[in-house]
Amino acid sequence: MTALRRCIQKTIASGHRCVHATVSVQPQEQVSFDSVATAITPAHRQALLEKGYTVIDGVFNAATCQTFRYEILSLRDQSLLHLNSTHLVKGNSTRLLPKHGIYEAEVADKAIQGAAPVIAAFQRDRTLLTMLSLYLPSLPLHQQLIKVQLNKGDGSCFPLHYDSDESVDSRRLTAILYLNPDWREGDGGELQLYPWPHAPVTVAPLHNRLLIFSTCRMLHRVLPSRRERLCFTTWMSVLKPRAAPPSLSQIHQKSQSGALAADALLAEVEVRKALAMLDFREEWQRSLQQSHRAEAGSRALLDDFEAKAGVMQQALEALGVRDRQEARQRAAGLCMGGSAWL
Ligand SMILES: O=C(O)CCC(=O)C(=O)O
Ligand SMILES: [Fe+2]
Repeated sequence: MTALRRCIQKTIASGHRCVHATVSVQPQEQVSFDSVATAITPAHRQALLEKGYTVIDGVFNAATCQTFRYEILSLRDQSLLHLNSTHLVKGNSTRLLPKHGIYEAEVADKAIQGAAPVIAAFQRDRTLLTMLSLYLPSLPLHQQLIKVQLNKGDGSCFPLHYDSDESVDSRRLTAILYLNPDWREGDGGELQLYPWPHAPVTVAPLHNRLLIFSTCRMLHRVLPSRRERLCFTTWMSVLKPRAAPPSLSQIHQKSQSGALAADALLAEVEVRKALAMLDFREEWQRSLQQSHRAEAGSRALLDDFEAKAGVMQQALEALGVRDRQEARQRAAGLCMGGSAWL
């Protein structure tokens, strides 16, 4: 058994921070991922289960953060970053609509691995994956892929979105490391989380801050940034995904064959997502306009969003969910035991 695993098991058993895996202080800091093992604690596990997200500050040493930043900037200098696009799927065709000022690269790509070797090494490193799997046994994480990102800071942002959907792929946790030593209040570029039924939460993109959240169930956006902003996202996947939660039409069928109690309805992931979409409808529309210029097809995105919101509204009405404020309050009082998020 490796020292790390022994240490992790001790940590889990005692419910305390793991002190054994801390790296000894060296005269000169070197690039290292060891500190990840001690950064995640039972409190972070609890936050992920109860709120769907957690924030961990000071994850890496200064030399490692500096190297991560240097690699992203050198990818930009070598023109290896490309514009991020929203995928607008209509029937069998997909239209790519670029977000202005958001550049990225997938570390799955061999050319990117060669140009960003330390970020590529972190993609191969299994410490974060192992720690999270041990803390969340119902989520045996198996694989991770990294996307690096540079936001130019000319108002560039992301609209409200979920990173994925349980019926689409096996990604379940999103971990974003921010690398912005000069970020100040007023620079914008905060990540806004919408942990419906609870109020939105704003997370500043502070240097060496790791934000982890539920890939399929946490609604989020990036607020317009007025300063160049760097980060990279690690998406962690399970090997054998559980069945995706029932769709709104499946829930409707179930409710036809016997009335579903209000609490059972509000425990359904798709009902919660539909309510969140309608509660943040105007904010969502505005965010689509801010992130995509008119010439890049923002109208098509708005039309698509409005059509979906209309369908959601009808579906909720068919299920008898009409008073959204009451639904939100009721949902906030439900004890979901972690199943709301993971
Ligand atoms: O830049 C960020 O903070 C998050 C970006 C994001 O939401 C995404 O890449 O899906
Ligand atoms: Fe995202």
